[in-house]
Amino acid sequence: MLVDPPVCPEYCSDALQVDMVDGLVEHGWSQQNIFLPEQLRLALAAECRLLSGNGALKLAAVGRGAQRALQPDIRSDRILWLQAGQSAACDDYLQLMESLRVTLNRRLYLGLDEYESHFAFYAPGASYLKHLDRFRDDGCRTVSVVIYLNQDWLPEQGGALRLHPDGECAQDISPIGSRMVLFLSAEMLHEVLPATRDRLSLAGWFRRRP
Ligand SMILES: O=C(O)CCC(=O)C(=O)O
Ligand SMILES: [Fe+2]
Repeated sequence: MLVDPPVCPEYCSDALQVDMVDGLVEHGWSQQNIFLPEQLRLALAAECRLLSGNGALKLAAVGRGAQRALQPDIRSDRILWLQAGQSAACDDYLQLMESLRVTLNRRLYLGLDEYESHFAFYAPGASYLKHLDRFRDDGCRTVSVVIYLNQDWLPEQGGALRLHPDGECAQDISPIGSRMVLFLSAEMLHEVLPATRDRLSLAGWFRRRP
């Protein structure tokens, strides 16, 4: 028996889906401002803060394999990888991402097989210098997703995600709560600028199997 995809959330309206995939195809990125339901944003933000307070978030490393290292001058966020079943909120979020995976495959034939994601907490002043998300020795990461959990973010508080689309002007995207940004992991150079307050998010990657 075929299992139905999870209940379609608001973003699944046809017009929004077309907008999302058009942006990804034409510019290598797209954003949706009201992606997470507010209740879910609040629950995930509370969980991220609790994990941060408990010391469960760890300084993120850069690179892979033998090159993997802590380099806070390059990247200074603290993260925790999500596990299915860790909380009801995380499971709801993972279900939402599963329906997004199905949508992207249906519309773009991307062959995305799986999703990995972590909470990220950038303390004031923390940043992540310009990088690509796809590792040189691992072509599996295909579409990057960032969802912001912040309450009442103001542009003057900094913390923008700065995208560098090839041949186009850089784009600064404020980490406003509920906003989702998608971009192509292998192509889109991007960076996280420092903020004057805590910056909470969920970062994730749709992957193809090797
Ligand atoms: O938080 C963001 O806006 C982007 C994070 C990022 O680039 C990453 O975790 O690889
Ligand atoms: Fe990144």
